[in-house]
Amino acid sequence: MDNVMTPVPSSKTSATHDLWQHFRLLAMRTIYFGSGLVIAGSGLYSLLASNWLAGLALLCVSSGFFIIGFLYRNELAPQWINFLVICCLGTLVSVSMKSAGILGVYWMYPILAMVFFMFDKTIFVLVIMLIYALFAAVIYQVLPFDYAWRVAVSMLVLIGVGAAFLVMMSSMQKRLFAAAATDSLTGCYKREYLSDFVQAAVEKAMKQKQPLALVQIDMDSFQALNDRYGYLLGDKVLAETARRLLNVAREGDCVIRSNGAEFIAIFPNTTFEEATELANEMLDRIRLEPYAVKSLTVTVTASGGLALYRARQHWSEWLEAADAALFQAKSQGRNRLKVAQ
Ligand SMILES: Nc1nc2c(ncn2[C@@H]2O[C@H](COP(=O)(O)OP(=O)(O)OP(=O)(O)O)[C@@H](O)[C@H]2O)c(=O)[nH]1
Repeated sequence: MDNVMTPVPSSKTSATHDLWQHFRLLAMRTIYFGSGLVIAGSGLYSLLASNWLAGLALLCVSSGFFIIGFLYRNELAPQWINFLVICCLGTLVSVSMKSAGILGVYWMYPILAMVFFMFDKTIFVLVIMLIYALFAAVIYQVLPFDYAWRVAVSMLVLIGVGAAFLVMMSSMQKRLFAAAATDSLTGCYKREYLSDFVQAAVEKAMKQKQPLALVQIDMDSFQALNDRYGYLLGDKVLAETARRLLNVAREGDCVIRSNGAEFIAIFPNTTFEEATELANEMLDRIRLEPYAVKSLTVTVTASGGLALYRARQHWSEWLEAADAALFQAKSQGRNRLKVAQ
């Protein structure tokens, strides 16, 4: 056991695990600069055709796109800015359809595709419906009915394919994160995510004014078990221990393998009494049920350090408090739960 656990504050937040958000940022940069270039090109074309007013207006709009692209090159722009961008693009395409008819229609498809990257799930459906309604209204005005309904249906197909793509991306991202974040032996979260989970739990508890607790559990004399029965048996015991801990953990609790033979369970929205009960239950599951590995049956014990989160405490101090309590449990003879003072 480490005497004092000092987790390195991680610069990673949950958001950076979010591959989709990262992908969106890249896509948005391409959209702002790409649209800016296309609009600038149309502006120059209008100027060459001596259409001064349209040319200057398009050049102004394209500069706006470049400025937004530059300002939000490292973070996602607020939703209202993207709403302005999409309204602007929607208007340009509608005007283009009015003047060029069917030739303007081709621009609708990339604009619809852009909406998938521009908005959060919450308002995405609303925006895509608005843009679809706008385009449908314009195509019914500028195209013969026979063309118009076909274009309207093809837009719906594009929206359906895009929505299926979004759902698949989201489920793939969840699976990838689970595979990358969990330890292959135990199925618990890896230590490198400890600070992320602890910080997220603290932030949530402070925001919702809920009690929060964690227990640090370390197998007793695990070195001796490895020496006596071999590392492979030790592995099986660790895997079975994790299974037992996860069985006690409730929905919303988080179990992390924080070191070789050490686990941390975070209990959100849990009072001191409830956390003590859960921690004791975890230790009981380890000590009371012998481990059957092949033809062997071994009995193991574990020690635990329980700490309730105290208001304004830094998350690393909270972890240190649990570690100090665990150290006390070990010093006092192991196989017991101690509570941080
Ligand atoms: N089988 C197995 N053993 C591991 C693994 N990771 C770490 N260990 C062993 O776990 C043991 C942890 O030992 P410590 O926690 O330092 O000490 P201990 O022997 O458990 O004694 P106390 O913690 O003081 O009760 C070490 O012998 C490590 O080699 C693993 O993945 N598999």
